[in-house]
Amino acid sequence: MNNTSNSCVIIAIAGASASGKSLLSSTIYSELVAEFGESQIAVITEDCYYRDQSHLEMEERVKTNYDHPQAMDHKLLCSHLQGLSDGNAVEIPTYSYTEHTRMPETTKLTAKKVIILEGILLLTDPAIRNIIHASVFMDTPLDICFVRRLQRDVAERGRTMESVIEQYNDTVRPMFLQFIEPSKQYADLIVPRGGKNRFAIDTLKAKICQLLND
Ligand SMILES: Nc1ncnc2c1ncn2[C@@H]1O[C@H](COP(=O)(O)OP(=O)(O)O)[C@@H](O)[C@H]1O
Ligand SMILES: Nc1ccn([C@@H]2O[C@H](COP(=O)(O)O)[C@@H](O)[C@H]2O)c(=O)n1
Repeated sequence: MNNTSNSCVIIAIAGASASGKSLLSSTIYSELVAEFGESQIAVITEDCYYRDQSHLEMEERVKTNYDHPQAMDHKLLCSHLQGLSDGNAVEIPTYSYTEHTRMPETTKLTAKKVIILEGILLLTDPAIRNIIHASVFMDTPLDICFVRRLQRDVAERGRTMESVIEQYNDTVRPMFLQFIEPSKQYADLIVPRGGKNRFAIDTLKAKICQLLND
């Protein structure tokens, strides 16, 4: 973990799909934004860094294993994190879960004091582990994650119940066991009971403030 410069503090929140990463990230963001101001804190989602597949037919895109580390463009993510740490603005890609690829538009993000990074595969990558200042693993039971994912993907990501179950059995669960769960060993904090865990929220807020003052 990087302990040399804390002009920009990066916290990574990893864990299974639908384990509560987004909820924890947005809660910390909304509770700290009053203190730091909107210009100094942001959430970055690893999902924005799924590889561009616009050159592939839809038939091919749906076959991609989206839970394997190779599905992610971590090289671009690391270069953006480095750019932000150096005080530069970056263009965050826009990802579509229905098109299974990047969209043409990007979102400009200026340098921040605090970046909350959230995503399933963050802690599997030594390059990311080297850039971040603290890491969290959401230790939510897989059956709870599955039920939440099923509800969310049907309601928000344009999926059928059958497709969610098939993808879960084919790739989501096996890749969790092969890559994501083993990356828990790299977490500084393991969070039970999901994104509403008040002790974890308060601990992370305090840690962010401490790292900024180091
Ligand atoms: N503690 C919780 N209680 C009830 N629902 C939750 C809880 N945490 C998350 N959810 C719901 O579960 C779904 C997945 O949560 P989310 O934070 O988006 O997970 P992730 O970012 O890890 O994929 C969302 O619809 C969210 O509202
Ligand atoms: N085209 C895609 C891209 C990703 N996924 C799934 O998203 C999950 C990660 O996002 P969370 O918000 O749930 O952490 C991951 O498990 C992929 O399977 C997808 O279904 N389609």
